[in-house]
Amino acid sequence: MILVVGANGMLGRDLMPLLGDRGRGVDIDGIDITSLESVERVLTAVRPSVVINCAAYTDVDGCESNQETAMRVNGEGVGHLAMASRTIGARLVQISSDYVFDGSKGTPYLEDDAPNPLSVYGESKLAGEMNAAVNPDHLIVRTQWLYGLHGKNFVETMLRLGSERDELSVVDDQVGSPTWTVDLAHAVVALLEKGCRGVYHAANEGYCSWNDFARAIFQEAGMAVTVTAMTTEQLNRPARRPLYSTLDCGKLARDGGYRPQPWRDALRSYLNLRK
Ligand SMILES: NC(=O)C1=CN([C@@H]2O[C@H](COP(=O)(O)OP(=O)(O)OC[C@H]3O[C@@H](n4cnc5c(N)ncnc54)[C@H](OP(=O)(O)O)[C@@H]3O)[C@@H](O)[C@H]2O)C=CC1
Ligand SMILES: Cc1cn([C@H]2C[C@H](O)[C@@H](COP(=O)(O)OP(=O)(O)O[C@H]3O[C@@H](C)C(=O)[C@@H](O)[C@H]3O)O2)c(=O)[nH]c1=O
Repeated sequence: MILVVGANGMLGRDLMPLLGDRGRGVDIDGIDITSLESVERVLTAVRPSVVINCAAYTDVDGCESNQETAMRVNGEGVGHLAMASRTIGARLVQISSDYVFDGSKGTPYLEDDAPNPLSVYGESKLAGEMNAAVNPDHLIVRTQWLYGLHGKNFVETMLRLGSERDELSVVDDQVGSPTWTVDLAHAVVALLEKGCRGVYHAANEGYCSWNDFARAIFQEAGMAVTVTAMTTEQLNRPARRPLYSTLDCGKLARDGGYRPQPWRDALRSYLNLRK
């Protein structure tokens, strides 16, 4: 049996249906990953063969002012899951982020490129990766720029702001790969089914800037919104973000036999589904 921790989150909600009878979900009302006692209680009661951790503190700017919470949830929490899953002989799957990189590479990041987070969120996710390795039977899946039906995300923010205004300003100097949670969920299942361990990158194919992404959202949604460009420096958000964080997903295709669809096709599918 596969236990999904953070099952009510954006990724968790899209992962659960793919697991069918094999899956069981738990979220903050049933487990608090910041408490080792809570994690041990749930894992020893459920005795899963695989634990997939989708739980996290994902407010990137919020992490800057709540550093302790970020490290407790995204760092120590994963350590608790690693210890408890190792004790019961279960594999741990940890979802991580492109924000562990500093964005200075200029070509797509490989799994063994050196991380160098720029933000508290990125640091806490890197701590989570290191803590996941306390269980030797672990799989770390780094992804990026997620959107899905069941959580706050950039697509929903754009659609909301676009319904209120005729013009929006969006950064054009940060590049990455928008990724649909449904496609990520398929990637995780593919890696699990092939028995893959270690670090993998999983994102929709191709890349763009947030500005390109915003334009594509309005084009595909048939909304007449003008998207103007601004720089990250002008926007001046609390958290620093990598300027280039495209993930090379070749290892996922080779070992997992899964190639996520191009980001624009995924966006179209998502917008059709949410109608
Ligand atoms: N969103 C994105 O763009 C990206 C996300 N990721 C990673 O992917 C994973 C899934 O992200 P996403 O689906 O967006 O996350 P969400 O924020 O949508 O969901 C996270 C879930 O974890 C729960 N949670 C928070 N704290 C705890 C805790 N202490 N114990 C148990 N559960 C807790 C949340 O509950 P509550 O809502 O009540 O706080 C929520 O249900 C995360 O690891 C994230 O870091 C990686 C790259 C991009
Ligand atoms: C809403 C808005 C955002 N932006 C910018 C801010 C930021 O640089 C970029 C994206 O903004 P968001 O706050 O939606 O995204 P952000 O929180 O940076 O998204 C990240 O979340 C975490 C959890 C991850 O792991 C990352 O992979 C990534 O998906 O767009 C604008 O330029 N104009 C706008 O109107």
